[in-house]
Amino acid sequence: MTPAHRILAGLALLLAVVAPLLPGFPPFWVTLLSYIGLSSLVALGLVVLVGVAGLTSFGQAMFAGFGAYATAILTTRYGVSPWATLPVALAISGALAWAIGAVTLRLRGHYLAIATIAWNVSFFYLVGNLDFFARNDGISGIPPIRLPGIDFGQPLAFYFLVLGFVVLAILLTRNLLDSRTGRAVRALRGGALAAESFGVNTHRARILAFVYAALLAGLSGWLYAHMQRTVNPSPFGITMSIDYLLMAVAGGVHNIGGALLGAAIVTLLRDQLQSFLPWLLNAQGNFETIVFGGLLILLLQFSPRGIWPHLARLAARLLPAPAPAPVPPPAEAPALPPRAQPARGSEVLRASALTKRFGGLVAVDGIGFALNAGEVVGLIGPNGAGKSTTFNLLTGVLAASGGAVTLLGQPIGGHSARAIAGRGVARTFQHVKLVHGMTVLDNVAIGAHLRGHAGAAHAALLLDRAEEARIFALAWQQLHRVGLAHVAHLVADELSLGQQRLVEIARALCLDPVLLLLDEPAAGLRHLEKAALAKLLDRLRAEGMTILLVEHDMDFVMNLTDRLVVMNFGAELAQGRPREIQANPAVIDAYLGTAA
Ligand SMILES: Nc1ncnc2c1ncn2[C@@H]1O[C@H](COP(=O)(O)OP(=O)(O)OP(=O)(O)O)[C@@H](O)[C@H]1O
Repeated sequence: MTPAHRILAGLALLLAVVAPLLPGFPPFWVTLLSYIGLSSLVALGLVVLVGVAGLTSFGQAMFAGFGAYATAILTTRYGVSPWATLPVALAISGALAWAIGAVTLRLRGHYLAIATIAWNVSFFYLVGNLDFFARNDGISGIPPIRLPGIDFGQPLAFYFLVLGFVVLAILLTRNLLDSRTGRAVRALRGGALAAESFGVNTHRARILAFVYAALLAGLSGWLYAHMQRTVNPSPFGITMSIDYLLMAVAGGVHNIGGALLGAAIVTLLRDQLQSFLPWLLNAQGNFETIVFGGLLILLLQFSPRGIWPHLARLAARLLPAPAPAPVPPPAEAPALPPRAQPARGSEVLRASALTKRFGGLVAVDGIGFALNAGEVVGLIGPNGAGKSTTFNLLTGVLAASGGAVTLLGQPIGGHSARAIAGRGVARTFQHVKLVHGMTVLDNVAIGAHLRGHAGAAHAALLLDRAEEARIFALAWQQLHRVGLAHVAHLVADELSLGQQRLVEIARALCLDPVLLLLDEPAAGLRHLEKAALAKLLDRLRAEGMTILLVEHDMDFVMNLTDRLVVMNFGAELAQGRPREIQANPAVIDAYLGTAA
């Protein structure tokens, strides 16, 4: 959180607490503020789901409905106290979200969005047509929430109850996002391939974001039922789900502050437009919906990240610039336990008769080689020779059509990318895959995912701080190692391509790998950057690291590697020391004649 964000948040909280207590503050506005709070809870969930995890849901009103109907039925038919229904309402929202997520979240992009619409529409007609849910008449007579001496049936008391839950939800969301689990969810935006390659269970991360958003929506529904004292299907239909999404997008779905701002703007604007437009047009109708549609289109055109970033920028301009973040010493927390490294010269990896067919095309054709600890081996060959495919076979991204791979003597063929990462194989990517909008330090810390254990509940309650300190000490250490500690707090997108490639190496080193696979690490680098990279890889080799790299820059490869494996049309063309390869007529004919 930048100082500008912090000051904006502080001012907003002060206003939210003081304004309703001012003499003459209209009671209707207190109710309006409660509505803003209720919508904020749902929009906060959308920050995690849409803004952070990149999953679009048009089903949040349904999850609010789960919470609302759960408490409505339990309190009116079974006489359960409202406070006792809260955990039940949350459990029902969470469990149903988990079940729905398990079958729906394998879909991607617009298919996922359509599926959430289908769920919400089904729910709407289900509660509207079943006697159990009192059809469209709804369930009334829901009791107010009470505590000894406080009747939350009173609008002002209810508002402060909602405000308390919103503040709690903000803190929980912040803790969650600022944790190992939060980084795993954020890693989804860098692509599932990169996340899985560092041990993130991407399906579980998606479900977690989905369930968390549903829990906040369920909480909002529970509060709503006790505010209205009656529930019926209309506030839980698809129109309301679209409204929630509109709030989050309008405010800024990438920021917690944006969700709150969006909820406030849309709720207030709707209220004002509902009275102003019929007066202006001298006719009755839902004209505000048309205005909202137009505003959303304009917003998506001119400010797709919402209003919040503009507000934060304005606040930053009005405030003194913060001092640059200090660079702490690399190891201020106890180190994470290191992985046992193989003895120098011992075999780390062996690929035998490795084959990959894509339909009729044999992309990798029975290739075989071994890598020994402390060696830097280059995998070279013309474009389309099958180098990246070989990388993907070694790292479990693709399943081989034939052949075997062993790591430290154990077969890893058929293992998932996650499992292979767990055994100590770390990689970088031909096309850099860092998480946009995330700092360099956070990006690097994703590499340590498998070295931590804290889950979502630990993170939300801040019980993960000791482990987090160790993970960040490690991330700092690796950034120092690649010479990038001075840019640790910059957003990764701001770095040059050469620096981004080094960040990927630092992230890979966080895994404490036994084998490092680098896919075209020198591509797009300037001369000095290449020299720095060569120096770094040299140093890693001296420390005993085993490295396999794919690279087209022959000067770089020939000066750095101990051995080379040359591929052509998927098959092995030659293997040997750089000098032997440079003198090999077949290699000169097929590749070096053009590449050198
Ligand atoms: N997923 C895929 N489906 C079908 N064909 C593929 C797939 N991935 C790679 N190929 C094909 O396999 C062959 C080898 O591709 P690969 O990317 O492994 O080559 P490369 O040696 O890494 O090339 P470059 O140096 O250009 O990156 C190419 O003909 C490519 O078109």
